[in-house]
Amino acid sequence: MTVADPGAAAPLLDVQDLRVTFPIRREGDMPWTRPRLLHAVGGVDFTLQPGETLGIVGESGSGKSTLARALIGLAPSTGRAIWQDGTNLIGLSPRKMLSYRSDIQMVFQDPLASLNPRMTVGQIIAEPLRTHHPGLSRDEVRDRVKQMMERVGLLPNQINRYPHEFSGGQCQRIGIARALIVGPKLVICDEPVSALDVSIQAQVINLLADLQRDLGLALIFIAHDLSVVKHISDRVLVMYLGRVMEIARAASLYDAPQHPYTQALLSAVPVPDPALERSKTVIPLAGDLPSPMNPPSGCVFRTRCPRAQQTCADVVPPLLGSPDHLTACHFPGPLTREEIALAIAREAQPDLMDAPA
Ligand SMILES: Nc1ncnc2c1ncn2[C@@H]1O[C@H](COP(=O)(O)OP(=O)(O)OP(=O)(O)O)[C@@H](O)[C@H]1O
Repeated sequence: MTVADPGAAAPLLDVQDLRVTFPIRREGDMPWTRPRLLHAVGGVDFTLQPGETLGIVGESGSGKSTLARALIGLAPSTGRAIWQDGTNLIGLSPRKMLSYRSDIQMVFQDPLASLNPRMTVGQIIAEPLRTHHPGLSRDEVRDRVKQMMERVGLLPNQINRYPHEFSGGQCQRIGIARALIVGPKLVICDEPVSALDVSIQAQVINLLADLQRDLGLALIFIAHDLSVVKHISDRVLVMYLGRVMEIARAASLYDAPQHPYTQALLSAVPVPDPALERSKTVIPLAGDLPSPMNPPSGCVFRTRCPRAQQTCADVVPPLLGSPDHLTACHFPGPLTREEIALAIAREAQPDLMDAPA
């Protein structure tokens, strides 16, 4: 099912049943041994409107980065990711994909590692411009690079410096300038602030929010934790083991999370008021993330869910609800006190975790 934004015009991107499976070979496997399959993304659906910000959150290993990489042709995927012009981006040849790369740009997690240390800041920011607009003169390129440096809060007179001369936050600004210089319609930010000091994170998020508003960009903003995407997102998609657990307007998701997994993630978000922080109950996620090579049957979250029942093992829950708030759970709604107590007890005593097989 397609998760559509209500009342919206044609989407910029319409993702349907996107799957990424990696063949895994073990040491000692014979050439004829069939590889095991790792289901990194197991059938994801969502839409993105022009100018919209979609936050994607989930624990490490839930498939967020792989999903992002699939959208730009860097992961072997199946399904559909229909761009505004009707083209399915999945399965495009690298040459055809290149023509969409000025519309879809990425900002990566580790700012310094994603910048070529042997190139000056000017060369780094200019590189995509030279690829996509080879006809521009040297002076035009230089002018555009300087304007973009200014726009992202860098000093244009630092154009000839090298990445190592900049702080982490400044390097991320360089990465953002490089992504924006070709005038994309969508920027996918893969954990753009998780490698930065907390004090710098808000500055980079605010910069992205300003640019998003001023340039009418759509953003996909990937993060581990719900607090990071709270203020920047119009809607938030919660992923677990390669599947969408819940997707909703940000206010609806934060005020009334329906999926037990989202409730657990939200309960771990620190509250600014120290008294409230001390008195709040964290719903633990007992046990480890199951292997994506052998995901649980039915609902993939059921092995850690305090509400799991036999149906959860038997049937994959579809995304249902109102267009503003969809949840993939057979029994959505706030966890009861007893269920939270069960989650806490299971964390203390993992043998209690005998969820339906
Ligand atoms: N190239 C690859 N080959 C094999 N497995 C991979 C590959 N890339 C990712 N995976 C696996 O796919 C699953 C999803 O990984 P992914 O990095 O997308 O998750 P994530 O939610 O982005 O995690 P993190 O927040 O740690 O980046 C993991 O089990 C990971 O080990």
